[in-house]
Amino acid sequence: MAKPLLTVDSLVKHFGAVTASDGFSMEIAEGELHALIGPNGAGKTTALNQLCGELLPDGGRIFFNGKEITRRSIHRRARLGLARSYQITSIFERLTVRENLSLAIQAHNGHSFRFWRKAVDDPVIRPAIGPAMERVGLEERAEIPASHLSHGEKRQLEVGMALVGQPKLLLLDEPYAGMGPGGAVELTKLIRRLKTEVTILLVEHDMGAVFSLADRITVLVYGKAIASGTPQAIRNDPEVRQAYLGNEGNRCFA
Ligand SMILES: Nc1ncnc2c1ncn2[C@@H]1O[C@H](COP(=O)(O)OP(=O)(O)OP(=O)(O)O)[C@@H](O)[C@H]1O
Repeated sequence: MAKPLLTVDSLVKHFGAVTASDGFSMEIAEGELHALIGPNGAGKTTALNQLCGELLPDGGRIFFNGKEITRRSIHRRARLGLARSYQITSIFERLTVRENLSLAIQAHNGHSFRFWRKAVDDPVIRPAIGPAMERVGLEERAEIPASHLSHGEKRQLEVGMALVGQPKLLLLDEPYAGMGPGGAVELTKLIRRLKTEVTILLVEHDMGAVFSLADRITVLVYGKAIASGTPQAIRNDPEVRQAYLGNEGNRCFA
């Protein structure tokens, strides 16, 4: 395996009597698209929240690009190159695609002190907006308010906003949720293109997307990683089929 960009070592997280992370460990290699899958309630979101710093673990450690980040703030993790695209929308509905991306660039650059100048007109920010729109295929939608975008285009915009800081690792939290077939095809094309540029951790229930995109997959069950490997290895792992989905596994992994 290439050098690990992210190492998760025995994370533990309790919510009262519930143990949502129960010694969860995984490694993400630089350059790969790594999918994290598991049944409802397995602890995927809890794991993701600990990786990006929204939740602090009760035990265990996280290393990113050679540094321990277990207790670092969200902001400091972002500065180190860890970006998350949210399942819950983080965009401003009334602002255009251009304006949303310009604000994301402004926030990333720490230029919020220029509040008297519109971000889109800022000479430092303006040159970065075009490439940011192109990166996620929204250049023809530049002047459209976000509220008029399709569900899929909103996802593209969210990903575009997460990418403005040129992250080393992009965390994608269920990007296919609520997506129609047309949008899903476009999103797959976008993620396939992005995976050549940035390491990605994809948390996703859509097994078609996971198995077509992932270089490696980790399977989480009851807060523990029960398997980690190539899609082929995961598909053929009897423990995964049994523990992850029971009989349903045969259908999902067919
Ligand atoms: N803030 C919280 N307070 C109490 N319990 C929580 C909290 N967050 C998660 N849990 C519990 O922790 C367990 C893991 O939840 P989590 O949302 O991480 O799973 P998940 O794999 O992301 O599920 P899904 O696929 O349904 O989104 C569940 O039993 C859940 O009810």
